Amino acid sequence: MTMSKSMQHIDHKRTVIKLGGSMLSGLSDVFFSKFVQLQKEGHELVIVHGGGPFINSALIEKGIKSHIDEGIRVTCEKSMEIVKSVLIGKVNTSLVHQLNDKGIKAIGLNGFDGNLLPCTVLNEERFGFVGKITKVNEEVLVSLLEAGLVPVVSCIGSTQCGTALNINADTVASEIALALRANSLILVTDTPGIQVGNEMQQNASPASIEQWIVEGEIYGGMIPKVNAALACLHAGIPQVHIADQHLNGTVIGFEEALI
Ligand SMILES: Nc1ncnc2c1ncn2[C@@H]1O[C@H](COP(=O)(O)OP(=O)(O)O)[C@@H](O)[C@H]1O
Ligand SMILES: CC(=O)N[C@@H](CCC(=O)OP(=O)(O)O)C(=O)O
Repeated sequence: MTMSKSMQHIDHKRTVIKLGGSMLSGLSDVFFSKFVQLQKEGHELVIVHGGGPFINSALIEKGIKSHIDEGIRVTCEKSMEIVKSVLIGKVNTSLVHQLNDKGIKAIGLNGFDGNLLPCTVLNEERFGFVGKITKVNEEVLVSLLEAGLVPVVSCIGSTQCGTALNINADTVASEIALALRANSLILVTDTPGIQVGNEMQQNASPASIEQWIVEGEIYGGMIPKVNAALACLHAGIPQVHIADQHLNGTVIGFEEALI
């Protein structure tokens, strides 16, 4: 991964990897070996995970209806309990186990741990129990990285009085990448990047992404990803990758960072 001139003063190689629920049930050895390769190249890695499809199944099983509004799940109080137990109790523990099993020293966290993700309510009327991150308290992640551990973060935030809130995992990943001044963000999903017409795109600029959204080429779950990517790029992270678990995909950046 190349580093843009504006980031060359940063003396660490930090990468945030977001694993989407769409690919989590099929994590393969290829992913773990790519992960270890990045560690050997000196990258400090933080994982953020989603779990949308697992939440969908658990809600259906309990007979609770839910819907997604512009990539954000409208989350009632009952759904929030399920989101919390699925993400923290099932997806996070399973992922941490799989990483540890491959010899990668992983530790599970959510937004309550070390007050990592303090939140306010995004828009109660429209989205219910959905959080807007007020600040990432990244010191807890830095301490774990310095101890040689891989933090694995569930996308659950906490209000000041301790109410759990649901947050889109792409948003959490971009906020953490920004707080850690990461060199790159990799959003791993079930498709090798952004497809436009019949073609997968190797590179994309912010302007082309905005155009593809308007044209309807980018829709649904890809919207929070490209929004997360644009927020990172505009705040100085040189490149964001949207990739499959082989880490093949689209590199999004301003043109000078892609050269
Ligand atoms: N232009 C696009 N290129 C590729 N995938 C797209 C595009 N627009 C929308 N998508 C959809 O976005 C999905 C990935 O988002 P999502 O299912 O939310 O994944 P995750 O659970 O990994 O966050 C793809 O499987 C695809 O259906
Ligand atoms: C508020 C909100 O939308 N939260 C998401 C959190 C999980 C997630 O983002 O999972 P993926 O990465 O698999 O999409 C949800 O409830 O589905």
